[in-house]
Parts: sequence; structure tokens; C-alpha cells
Amino acid sequence: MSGHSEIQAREEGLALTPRSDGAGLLPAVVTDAVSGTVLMLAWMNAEALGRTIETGEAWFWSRSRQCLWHKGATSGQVQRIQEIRVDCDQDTIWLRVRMSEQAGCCHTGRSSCFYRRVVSGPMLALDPVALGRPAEQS
Ligand SMILES: N=c1c2ncn([C@@H]3O[C@H](COP(=O)(O)OP(=O)(O)OP(=O)(O)O)[C@@H](O)[C@H]3O)c2ncn1[C@@H]1O[C@H](COP(=O)(O)O)[C@@H](O)[C@H]1O
Ligand SMILES: [Mg+2]
Ligand SMILES: [Zn+2]
Repeated sequence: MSGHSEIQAREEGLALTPRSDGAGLLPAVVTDAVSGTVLMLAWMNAEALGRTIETGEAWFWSRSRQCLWHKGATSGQVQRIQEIRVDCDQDTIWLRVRMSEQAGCCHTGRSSCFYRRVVSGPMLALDPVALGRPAEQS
């Protein structure tokens, strides 16, 4: 395939042809399918993507632990897949997930890993963000 038709196929075609980085990984952004909140960003290799598709639950590759990671295996914070999308050039995955009623996402206990905003001022600083459910953990 010529370069142009390859790009055309990747951007407009109906075949899943994920393009991982040099380490074989794709970034996966995870959002709450109900609220739309961004929950976390993690990494997937081909096997993590395959298991996510097959099982309907989120699997990642943990760079820090160097192993496949079934999200929630120890915490119980399993992410049930509502929809999987791929971006224009097929190098980023978007998981829209449903979590159990009480479960957060972050290992700190919060519902999202993005619980601080960056504020500008004389010095750059962080400002806590009020998160939705689980409310007591905001
Ligand atoms: N539970 C989480 C967890 N939830 C969300 N995230 C986010 O997922 C990102 C990717 O995690 P990785 O382990 O791949 O870490 P990394 O970012 O590649 O590398 P480092 O941050 O470690 O340098 C983190 O940066 C967090 O923002 C988590 N990262 C790690 N954990 C750990 O995963 C383990 C299992 O947790 P459960 O899967 O929920 O049972 C526990 O030991 C937790 O501490
Ligand atoms: Mg990290
Ligand atoms: Zn976190």
C-alpha cells in the first residue's frame, strides 16, 4: 500500500490496526460512561487490548510492575466496558467504562486520578478539585 492509501485506510477504514509505540504500548484514556469524567490514563499492549475486548473489563500493561494488569483485581475497582474507541491515527485507545456503585478509580481512593488542577500565579501550584461519587472521598 502506498503511504497515502495506508493513511487513508487507517483514518477512514473499518479495520482495527492499532499502532503502538517503540515499547509496544498504546495510551488508553479511561472515562466514566455515565458522567463523562476522565478517570485515568494507563497503557495497553496488544494482549491487554485483546483481553479487554474479550472479557468486557479493562486490562492494561503496568509499566511500573511490568505485568498485565486487570484493573480492580486487588482493589475490586473493576471497570466494565461500555464502549472502546480508537483515535484518528489508531495510536490511542479510549475506554468508556462503568464502575460499581461505590468504587472509585484511583488507588488513593478517589473517583478519578485527576483530583488536582494546576493553577497559575506567582508560583505554579495545585488546587484540589471536588470530585463526584464516591462523595466522601473527594
Ligand atoms: N490501582 C492503581 C491505579 N488506578 C489508577 N491508576 C493510574 O494508572 C496509571 C498507570 O499505572 P502504571 O502502574 O502503569 O504506572 P505508570 O504510570 O506506567 O508508571 P509509574 O506511575 O508507576 O511510574 C497510574 O499512573 C495511575 O494514574 C493506577 N495505578 C496504579 N494502581 C496500583 O495498581 C495496583 C492494583 O490496583 P487494582 O487494579 O485497582 O486492584 C495497586 O497496587 C495500585 O496501587
Ligand atoms: Mg503514572
Ligand atoms: Zn490514581
